[in-house]
Amino acid sequence: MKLLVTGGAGYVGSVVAALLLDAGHTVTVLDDLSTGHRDAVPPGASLAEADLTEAGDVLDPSYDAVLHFAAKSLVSESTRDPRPYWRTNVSGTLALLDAVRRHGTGRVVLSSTAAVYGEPDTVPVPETAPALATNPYGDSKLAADRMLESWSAAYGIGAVSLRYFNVAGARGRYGERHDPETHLVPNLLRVASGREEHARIHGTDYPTRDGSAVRDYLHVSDLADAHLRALDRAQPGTFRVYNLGTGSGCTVREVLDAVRRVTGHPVPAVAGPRRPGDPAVLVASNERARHELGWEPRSTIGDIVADAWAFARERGGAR
Ligand SMILES: NC(=O)c1ccc[n+]([C@@H]2O[C@H](COP(=O)([O-])OP(=O)(O)OC[C@H]3O[C@@H](n4cnc5c(N)ncnc54)[C@H](O)[C@@H]3O)[C@@H](O)[C@H]2O)c1
Ligand SMILES: O=c1ccn([C@@H]2O[C@H](COP(=O)(O)OP(=O)(O)O[C@H]3O[C@H](CO)[C@H](O)[C@H](O)[C@H]3O)[C@@H](O)[C@H]2O)c(=O)[nH]1
Repeated sequence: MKLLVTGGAGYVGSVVAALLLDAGHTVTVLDDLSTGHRDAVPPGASLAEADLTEAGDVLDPSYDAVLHFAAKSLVSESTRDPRPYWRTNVSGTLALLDAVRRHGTGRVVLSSTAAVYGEPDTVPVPETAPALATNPYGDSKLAADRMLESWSAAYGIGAVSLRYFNVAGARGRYGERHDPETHLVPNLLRVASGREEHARIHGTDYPTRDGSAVRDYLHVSDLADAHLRALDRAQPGTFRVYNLGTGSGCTVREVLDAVRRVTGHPVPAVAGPRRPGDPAVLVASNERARHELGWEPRSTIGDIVADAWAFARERGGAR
C-alpha cells in the first residue's frame, strides 16, 4: 500500500513507519519536526516537512491509507496551555480528514489514548467504558476519535482508533527521544545512565499493592504490530476502537525494580507527591484486539526496559 504516516519522525510513528517499510509498503512521513527528529524518519520513507494543516498539499488520490500519529501529547502541558492541543489534535486532524475525504483515501488508523477514559470505574478498562477525559489532552484526542467516527459513517472510510495505554521500549535504532521527557521508563534510565542523580516517584499513597500508581506498559514493537493488523482489517464505512495494552499492570516501584535489575545500577529514587490528574490504576482490557485483530502482545516489562536501555546506550546516554 502507499501510506501517509503523520508524526513519523516521532517516537511511535518512527517505529511503525520502519515496520511498514519492512512489510513492503511505501511510506511518506508528514511531520513538522516540532517534537520529532529528522534522523528518526526511517531510510526508505520520504519526509514531507509540513504542518498537519498542510496535509491537503501532501496527500493525493494515489494514497491507500493514512496512519495518524502527529499530536501534542503531554497531559500536564495541556492543562497549562491547552491551545496548541486543540489546534494540533483537533484543527490539525480536521485538516487531515478534509484531505482524506477530498482525495478519496480509503483507510485511516488513528493513535488514540487511554486518556480518553479519564479515571475509569472498571479496570481492566474495556472499549465500552465511558469516555470521560479529565484534561485537555484527553478531550482533544477524544474529539479526534469522534471526528473520525463521523467521517467513517458519512464518507465510507475504513477507520480504526487505537487507544494506547503506556507505550515504552524501543525497536533497534527507533526509540523515545522527548525533550522534556516526562515518561517513566526513559526517566528512570536517565538516572541509570548517570545523567540524573535520582528518580522521582510521583505519589506513594495510591490504593495499590505498594502505594505507587499502576500502569499497563506495552512494548512499542507490540504496539506497532497492532497497527499493521488494524490497517489490514479496516473495512469501508466501519469505525472500530481497540484498547492496546498487555492486560496487566506494574506499579512505579516495580518498574524501578526492573530498571535496577536490567541495568545493574542502583537508581536512587525519592518519593514525591502525586502528579495532578494521574489516575491510580490504568490497565487495558485487550480482549477485543486479541479476538478481532488476532493480536497478542509478547514483551514483558523486563524486555521493554532491556530494549529501551540498549537504545539509550546506543545513543551514548549510558555511563
Ligand atoms: N507515547 C505514549 O505513551 C502514547 C500513549 C498514548 C497515545 N499516544 C499517542 O501516540 C501518538 C504518538 O505519540 P509519540 O509519543 O510518538 O509522540 P511524539 O511527540 O514523539 O511524536 C509526535 C510527532 O508528531 C509531530 N507533530 C506534532 N504536531 C504536528 C503538527 N501540527 N504537524 C505535523 N507534525 C506534527 C512531531 O514533530 C512528532 O514527530 C500521539 O498521537 C499520542 O497522542 C502516545
Ligand atoms: O519520573 C516519573 C515519571 C512518571 N511517574 C509515574 O509513572 C506513571 C507513568 O507515567 P508516564 O508519564 O510514563 O505515563 P502516563 O501514564 O502519565 O501517560 C501515558 O498515558 C496517558 C493516558 O492516561 C496518555 O496516553 C499519555 O500520552 C501517555 O504517555 C505515572 O503514575 C506517573 O505518575 C513517576 O513516578 N516518575
